[in-house]
This record gives sequence, C-alpha cells and structure tokens, in this order.
Amino acid sequence: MSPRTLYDKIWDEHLVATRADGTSLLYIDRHLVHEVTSPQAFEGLVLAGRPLRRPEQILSVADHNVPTADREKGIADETCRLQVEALEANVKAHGVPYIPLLDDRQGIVHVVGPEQGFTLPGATVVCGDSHTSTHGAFGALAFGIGTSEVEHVMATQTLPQRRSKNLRVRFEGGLPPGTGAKDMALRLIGQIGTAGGTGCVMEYTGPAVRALSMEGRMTLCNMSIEGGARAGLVAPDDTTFAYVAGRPLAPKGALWDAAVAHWRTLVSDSEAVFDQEVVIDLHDLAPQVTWGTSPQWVTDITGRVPDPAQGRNADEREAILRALAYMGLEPGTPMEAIGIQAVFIGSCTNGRIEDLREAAGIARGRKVAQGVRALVVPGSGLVKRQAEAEGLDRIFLEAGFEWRQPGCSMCLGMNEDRLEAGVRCASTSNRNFEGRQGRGSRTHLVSPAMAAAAAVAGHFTDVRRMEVR
Ligand SMILES: CC(C)[C@H](C(=O)O)[C@@H](O)C(=O)O
Ligand code: SF4
Repeated sequence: MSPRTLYDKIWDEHLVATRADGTSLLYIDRHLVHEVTSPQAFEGLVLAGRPLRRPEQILSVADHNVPTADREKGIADETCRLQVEALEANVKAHGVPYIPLLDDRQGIVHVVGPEQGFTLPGATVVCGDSHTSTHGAFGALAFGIGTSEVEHVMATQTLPQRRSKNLRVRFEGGLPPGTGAKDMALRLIGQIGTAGGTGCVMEYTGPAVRALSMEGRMTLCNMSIEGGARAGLVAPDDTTFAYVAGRPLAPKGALWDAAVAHWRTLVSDSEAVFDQEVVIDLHDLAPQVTWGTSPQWVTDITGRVPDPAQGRNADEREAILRALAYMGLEPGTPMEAIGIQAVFIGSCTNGRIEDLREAAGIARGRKVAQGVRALVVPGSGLVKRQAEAEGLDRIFLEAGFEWRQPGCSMCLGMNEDRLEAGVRCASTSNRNFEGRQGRGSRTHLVSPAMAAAAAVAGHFTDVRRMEVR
C-alpha cells in the first residue's frame, strides 16, 4: 500500500462507499450534541418517522445557553431555558445519553467529550459545532457539521463527505518561556490567515507539538477551524493514551490493549505526501494578542496596532480601517498601552484545568485592577471540582476574579454573560468578530496567562515580565 497520512488512514477506515462524483459516505463513531444545533434535527426525524440509528453513540449536554451563576435556581432567561428544555425533552424521547445541567460532568461539549473518554484516537467525531476540531488533539477525525447533517448522522450513523487535502503544519523549535499552545495557534493563523487551511485537514507536527499536554493539543486543534481547516490532527502517542486510560467511556482490559496497539499505527507514514506544508518557526514566538475583528489580525505583545496604510491592497486597507474603528484603536498604539475593562478566562479553547492553573499562577497574590470585571469559567464541572481541590478558586476569588459554573459563558453572547457595547475584553476564547461577546463588545484573543496578566494590570502586559507564583 502506498504511504498514507494520518488523515488518509482514518478516512480509509471509515469509508463506507464512494460515488463517481467523488462524494463519499463515512461511518461516524461518535456524535456530540448540544442544545443549539439539535432541535431541528430531532424534529426532522420525528416528522419523517425515522428512529435514531445508534443513540448510544451520541453524548449530549447543554452548554451555550446555561447560566454560570446560581444555576440551581433554574434558567431565568426564557429563550435559554426553552433551548435547554427542548434538548432535555428530545434526548428523553429518543433515549440519547445526556448529562444533566446539575451533574458534575456537565460542561462545554468539547471539554466533556474528551473528559469522559467519549473522544478516542482514530475515531470519527462530529458535532453541530465548529469547534469540534478540538477532538483532533486525540488523533480523531473531528469536524463540525450543520443541523441537517446532525439529522443525517442521527438517522444513519454516516455522513456524506468530500475528501480534504492534507496540510502539514510543522512547528520548528521549542516553545519559549511565557508562551503556549494558544500562542502557537494565533501565530499560525496570523501567518496563514483565516482562509489558509481552506479545503484541508491540518496535521500538527514537530517537537513542540509532541511536548504539549493533551490540554495544549486541544487548544491548538480547537483553533484549526479559525485557520479555515476542516479539521486539525495530532497523532496519538503515550501522552494521549495516558490521558484516555481509565476514563469512564474508554475501553478497558483486553479491549484497551487492542485499542492502543491499533492507535499506535495512527501516524502519518514517513513517506506520506502532503498536498501542502506550512512551517512555523517558534524560536521568536512571543505572547500573542489580537488587535482586530478576526483571529488572523494578531501581533506580539511587544507589537503595535497596525496602520491601515500597511494593508496589501485597497480591500485589506478598508477592512483594517473598519476593524480599528470597531475596536476603538489608533494605529501605532503599543499593544501594552491598550486598557481593558473585562477579562474572560474559559471556553473550549482555554477552559481546562491546565489553563486555569496557568492563569492562577499569575493571579496568585495579586489583585484584579480597579474597573476590571474578570470571570473565570471552568470548561466543565469536573474541571471546576479539580480546580477547587487544588485551591485555584480561592486564588481567583482572593484576587477579585469571579468564579463561575461551567458553560460557554462569555465566549459568545448567547447567555447571561454578555459584554456591554464598547467594553474591551481580554478573552481566552477563539473568536473576536464584531458583537461576538455582546453587541458592540471588543474582544482581544490571548492565552490564559496573558488574560490573567491583563486583569491585574488593567491593560495588556507582557506576561514574560511577571513572576509566576
Ligand atoms: C452555536 C454554535 C453552533 C457555534 C459554533 O458552531 O461554533 C458556537 O459554538 C460558536 O463558537 O460560535
Ligand atoms: S465555548 Fe465558545 S467556541 Fe466553544 S463551543 Fe462554546 S461558544 Fe463555541
């Protein structure tokens, strides 16, 4: 057999059939479901009188519309409450595994799947959510799908797909102090642009990727979609297996041994040919901060807000001009001189235990600057419990951060945690387009350490100058 990439291998293992026009049918192993993109899918099935093909291969949880404070009292916002109630009624009617709102395992679907061992190497994982790419960290072929596709998977456990191109992202060198997976992702997107990965599945390679924890790999893969790719992949290795071992839904005993033996084959063959390659040099990587309304508009913390005149063409000049107007920024302003009024630490990009540890290392013994509202929102109840066991909640609370219940929260303006117009936020999430965190809100994407540093400084600041405690 000719040499294959990791993507090719997973594809081949799940291929059911290919039509003459190149469309293929893929078998889907795992289907994650949340309240936003599932109601019409369930409704479509009911109208068609079709049962779910394999409900036991679904895991459902509410995350986007859930309150992150006082949730024991129910959901006050009517729209949010109806969404969650609809999910609960649907999963009950169709026998779909569901994690209830007050369960410790509840959280953001992309944090929950891996935590439960639902996400496995070599699996095909889908969800009606663009950041499904997160699960690629396990060497799973994971991508977001639309609501009609959610219905298709529910009905057939398969999905029509076109084969993507193979793009290798090779990170050269190790991570410099004060930088991490978020900075790698932002640097990559800054270099290739938000359309850079169009039509491709990206495989992340290089020593810095190997050295990342599963949390870091998830952060990196999470943002693949912001780089335009269909999915992101990291080949599974001992770090992966150590994370998955013993998780509630992971294989056990002899099945585990057989699974690991197979998973070890899930690497790109050394002779495999990639359609495209991108090389990212990490030796001068600095903490990254976005200045615009797209993740590609990013610079080093030591950099400045660009001059629209630097745009490569009229369209780009116009786009930068508009972004700066929306963001309320003047060309040439040093990034460190930009004051903030809000900080959001959480989301499926950076709401895992390691992210909270990283932020706590900066928050410990310091105080949130006056006039800054800072939220820490664990990605799941299990992350929250772990953080509390380590005393991270105390560190945050003593520093003046709010310690919340798990959910998507301020990552997007779909629940009670919204920003007012004009408020500038240092956010560990993955999207910064106009209105993302609330109408008129201004989002700057950063790492957890940089978000915590901004919270205590009241403006963006270079975390490399701060002592980690
Ligand atoms: C609401 C959901 C469909 C959406 C997505 O697909 O990603 C959301 O999670 C987001 O991050 O914008
Ligand atoms: S945390 Fe943000 S990016 Fe992730 S699923 Fe929720 S809304 Fe989407």
